[in-house]
Amino acid sequence: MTRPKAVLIGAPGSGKSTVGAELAGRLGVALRDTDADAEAAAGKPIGDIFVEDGEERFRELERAAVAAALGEHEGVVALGGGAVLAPETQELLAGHTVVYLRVGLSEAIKRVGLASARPLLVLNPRSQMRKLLEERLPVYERLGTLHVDTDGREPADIVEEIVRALP
Ligand SMILES: Nc1ncnc2c1ncn2[C@@H]1O[C@H](COP(=O)(O)OP(=O)(O)O)[C@@H](O)[C@H]1O
Ligand SMILES: O=C(O)C1=C[C@@H](OP(=O)(O)O)[C@@H](O)[C@H](O)C1
Ligand SMILES: [Mg+2]
Repeated sequence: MTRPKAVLIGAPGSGKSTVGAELAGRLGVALRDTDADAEAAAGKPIGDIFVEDGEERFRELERAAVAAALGEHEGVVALGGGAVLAPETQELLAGHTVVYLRVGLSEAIKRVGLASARPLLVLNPRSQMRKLLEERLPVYERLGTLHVDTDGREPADIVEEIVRALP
Protein backbone atom coordinates (compact mmCIF):
# COMPACT_ATOMS: atom_id res chain seq x y z
CA MET A 1 0.00 0.00 0.00
CA THR A 2 1.33 3.45 -0.90
CA ARG A 3 1.72 5.85 1.97
CA PRO A 4 2.89 9.45 2.27
CA LYS A 5 6.20 9.78 4.12
CA ALA A 6 4.64 12.50 6.24
CA VAL A 7 1.35 14.40 6.47
CA LEU A 8 1.61 17.94 7.85
CA ILE A 9 -1.15 19.45 9.97
CA GLY A 10 -1.43 22.66 12.00
CA ALA A 11 -2.97 26.12 12.05
CA PRO A 12 -2.77 28.58 9.15
CA GLY A 13 0.71 30.10 9.30
CA SER A 14 2.26 27.10 11.05
CA GLY A 15 4.25 26.51 7.86
CA LYS A 16 2.66 23.35 6.43
CA SER A 17 3.10 24.45 2.81
CA THR A 18 6.57 25.98 3.31
CA VAL A 19 8.02 23.24 5.52
CA GLY A 20 6.25 20.63 3.38
CA ALA A 21 8.02 21.85 0.23
CA GLU A 22 11.39 21.94 1.98
CA LEU A 23 10.87 18.53 3.58
CA ALA A 24 9.88 17.03 0.23
CA GLY A 25 13.01 18.52 -1.37
CA ARG A 26 15.18 17.15 1.44
CA LEU A 27 13.67 13.66 1.01
CA GLY A 28 13.76 13.80 -2.80
CA VAL A 29 9.99 13.31 -3.14
CA ALA A 30 7.09 15.46 -4.32
CA LEU A 31 4.86 17.68 -2.20
CA ARG A 32 1.10 17.39 -2.50
CA ASP A 33 -0.73 20.40 -1.04
CA THR A 34 -4.44 19.69 -0.69
CA ASP A 35 -5.30 23.41 -0.95
CA ALA A 36 -3.77 23.41 -4.43
CA ASP A 37 -5.69 20.22 -5.30
CA ALA A 38 -9.00 21.78 -4.20
CA GLU A 39 -8.22 24.87 -6.28
CA ALA A 40 -7.40 22.73 -9.31
CA ALA A 41 -10.63 20.74 -8.91
CA ALA A 42 -12.70 23.93 -8.72
CA GLY A 43 -10.68 25.77 -11.36
CA LYS A 44 -10.38 28.83 -9.12
CA PRO A 45 -8.55 30.13 -6.06
CA ILE A 46 -9.73 29.28 -2.52
CA GLY A 47 -10.92 32.85 -1.94
CA ASP A 48 -13.23 32.61 -4.94
CA ILE A 49 -14.55 29.17 -3.88
CA PHE A 50 -15.50 30.61 -0.46
CA VAL A 51 -17.15 33.70 -1.95
CA GLU A 52 -18.91 32.13 -4.93
CA ASP A 53 -19.73 28.61 -3.66
CA GLY A 54 -19.47 28.86 0.13
CA GLU A 55 -17.22 27.30 2.76
CA GLU A 56 -19.16 23.99 2.76
CA ARG A 57 -18.34 23.49 -0.93
CA PHE A 58 -14.68 24.16 -0.18
CA ARG A 59 -14.76 21.59 2.67
CA GLU A 60 -16.28 19.04 0.30
CA LEU A 61 -13.51 19.58 -2.25
CA GLU A 62 -10.97 19.49 0.57
CA ARG A 63 -12.24 16.15 1.95
CA ALA A 64 -11.98 14.62 -1.52
CA ALA A 65 -8.50 16.09 -2.06
CA VAL A 66 -7.27 14.74 1.29
CA ALA A 67 -8.72 11.26 0.70
CA ALA A 68 -7.07 11.09 -2.73
CA ALA A 69 -3.70 12.36 -1.48
CA LEU A 70 -3.59 9.99 1.52
CA GLY A 71 -4.52 7.05 -0.69
CA GLU A 72 -2.13 7.58 -3.58
CA HIS A 73 0.69 10.01 -2.77
CA GLU A 74 4.05 8.60 -1.72
CA GLY A 75 5.75 11.90 -0.95
CA VAL A 76 4.88 14.62 1.55
CA VAL A 77 1.29 15.85 2.01
CA ALA A 78 0.44 19.31 3.40
CA LEU A 79 -3.18 19.69 4.51
CA GLY A 80 -5.11 22.97 4.85
CA GLY A 81 -5.46 24.11 8.46
CA GLY A 82 -9.15 23.20 8.77
CA ALA A 83 -9.02 19.83 7.02
CA VAL A 84 -8.65 17.90 10.28
CA LEU A 85 -12.08 19.01 11.49
CA ALA A 86 -13.82 16.52 9.17
CA PRO A 87 -14.48 13.24 11.03
CA GLU A 88 -13.87 11.35 7.77
CA THR A 89 -10.41 12.90 7.48
CA GLN A 90 -9.65 12.17 11.14
CA GLU A 91 -10.37 8.50 10.47
CA LEU A 92 -8.27 8.43 7.32
CA LEU A 93 -5.27 9.86 9.18
CA ALA A 94 -5.08 6.88 11.53
CA GLY A 95 -1.90 4.90 10.90
CA HIS A 96 -0.15 7.75 9.04
CA THR A 97 2.91 9.69 10.12
CA VAL A 98 1.15 12.94 11.03
CA VAL A 99 3.43 15.88 11.81
CA TYR A 100 1.75 18.60 13.85
CA LEU A 101 3.50 21.96 13.36
CA ARG A 102 2.90 24.01 16.50
CA VAL A 103 2.68 27.80 16.27
CA GLY A 104 1.73 30.48 18.82
CA LEU A 105 -1.01 33.03 18.19
CA SER A 106 1.29 36.05 17.68
CA GLU A 107 3.67 34.23 15.37
CA ALA A 108 0.78 32.77 13.31
CA ILE A 109 -0.72 36.24 12.89
CA LYS A 110 2.64 37.69 11.85
CA ARG A 111 3.14 34.95 9.26
CA VAL A 112 -0.30 34.97 7.64
CA GLY A 113 -0.10 38.76 7.46
CA LEU A 114 2.87 38.27 5.14
CA ALA A 115 1.20 35.67 2.95
CA SER A 116 -1.76 35.70 0.57
CA ALA A 117 -5.23 36.27 2.05
CA ARG A 118 -7.03 33.38 3.74
CA PRO A 119 -10.81 33.87 3.59
CA LEU A 120 -11.37 32.87 7.23
CA LEU A 121 -8.88 35.47 8.44
CA VAL A 122 -9.83 38.47 6.32
CA LEU A 123 -11.99 40.15 8.98
CA ASN A 124 -10.44 40.65 12.39
CA PRO A 125 -7.56 38.19 11.90
CA ARG A 126 -6.36 38.17 15.50
CA SER A 127 -9.68 37.21 17.09
CA GLN A 128 -10.50 34.77 14.26
CA MET A 129 -7.12 33.09 14.69
CA ARG A 130 -7.55 32.90 18.48
CA LYS A 131 -10.96 31.26 18.07
CA LEU A 132 -9.67 28.89 15.44
CA LEU A 133 -6.71 27.84 17.61
CA GLU A 134 -8.93 27.26 20.65
CA GLU A 135 -11.22 25.02 18.64
CA ARG A 136 -8.52 23.12 16.81
CA LEU A 137 -5.56 22.73 19.15
CA PRO A 138 -7.02 19.65 20.89
CA VAL A 139 -7.64 18.08 17.46
CA TYR A 140 -4.12 18.80 16.18
CA GLU A 141 -2.66 17.47 19.43
CA ARG A 142 -4.69 14.28 19.28
CA LEU A 143 -3.99 13.52 15.62
CA GLY A 144 -0.31 14.45 15.47
CA THR A 145 2.06 11.52 15.92
CA LEU A 146 5.01 13.93 15.96
CA HIS A 147 4.69 17.44 17.49
CA VAL A 148 7.20 20.03 16.31
CA ASP A 149 7.60 23.61 17.60
CA THR A 150 8.03 26.25 14.91
CA ASP A 151 8.07 29.62 16.75
CA GLY A 152 11.36 31.43 16.17
CA ARG A 153 12.75 28.59 14.05
CA GLU A 154 13.80 28.53 10.42
CA PRO A 155 12.03 26.03 8.12
CA ALA A 156 15.38 24.25 7.49
CA ASP A 157 15.80 23.59 11.21
CA ILE A 158 12.23 22.29 11.48
CA VAL A 159 12.81 20.00 8.49
CA GLU A 160 15.92 18.51 10.11
CA GLU A 161 13.97 17.69 13.27
CA ILE A 162 11.27 15.98 11.21
CA VAL A 163 13.76 14.00 9.11
CA ARG A 164 15.51 12.73 12.25
CA ALA A 165 12.19 11.60 13.73
CA LEU A 166 10.68 9.95 10.66
CA PRO A 167 10.13 6.21 11.02
N1 LIG B 1 9.35 28.68 10.42
C1 LIG B 1 8.98 29.81 9.80
N2 LIG B 1 9.57 30.98 10.14
C2 LIG B 1 9.20 32.14 9.54
N3 LIG B 1 8.26 32.25 8.56
C3 LIG B 1 7.64 31.11 8.18
C4 LIG B 1 7.96 29.83 8.78
N4 LIG B 1 7.18 28.90 8.19
C5 LIG B 1 6.40 29.55 7.29
N5 LIG B 1 6.69 30.87 7.27
C6 LIG B 1 6.04 31.93 6.45
O1 LIG B 1 4.71 32.05 6.93
C7 LIG B 1 3.79 32.20 5.85
C8 LIG B 1 2.76 31.09 5.92
O2 LIG B 1 3.40 29.84 5.67
P1 LIG B 1 2.64 28.62 5.00
O3 LIG B 1 3.67 27.59 4.71
O4 LIG B 1 1.79 29.10 3.90
O5 LIG B 1 1.73 28.13 6.23
P2 LIG B 1 0.48 27.16 6.20
O6 LIG B 1 0.52 26.36 4.94
O7 LIG B 1 0.64 26.32 7.44
O8 LIG B 1 -0.71 28.08 6.32
C9 LIG B 1 4.63 32.20 4.57
O9 LIG B 1 4.89 33.53 4.21
C10 LIG B 1 5.93 31.52 4.99
O10 LIG B 1 7.02 31.98 4.25
O1 LIG C 1 -7.70 26.96 8.46
C1 LIG C 1 -8.54 26.90 7.52
O2 LIG C 1 -9.73 26.59 7.70
C2 LIG C 1 -8.04 27.14 6.15
C3 LIG C 1 -6.68 27.13 5.93
C4 LIG C 1 -6.08 27.35 4.60
O3 LIG C 1 -4.90 26.56 4.47
P1 LIG C 1 -3.53 26.86 5.28
O4 LIG C 1 -3.68 26.29 6.66
O5 LIG C 1 -2.48 26.18 4.49
O6 LIG C 1 -3.38 28.35 5.33
C5 LIG C 1 -7.09 26.99 3.50
O7 LIG C 1 -7.31 25.59 3.49
C6 LIG C 1 -8.38 27.69 3.70
O8 LIG C 1 -8.14 29.09 3.60
C7 LIG C 1 -9.03 27.37 5.05
MG1 LIG D 1 -0.81 25.92 3.38
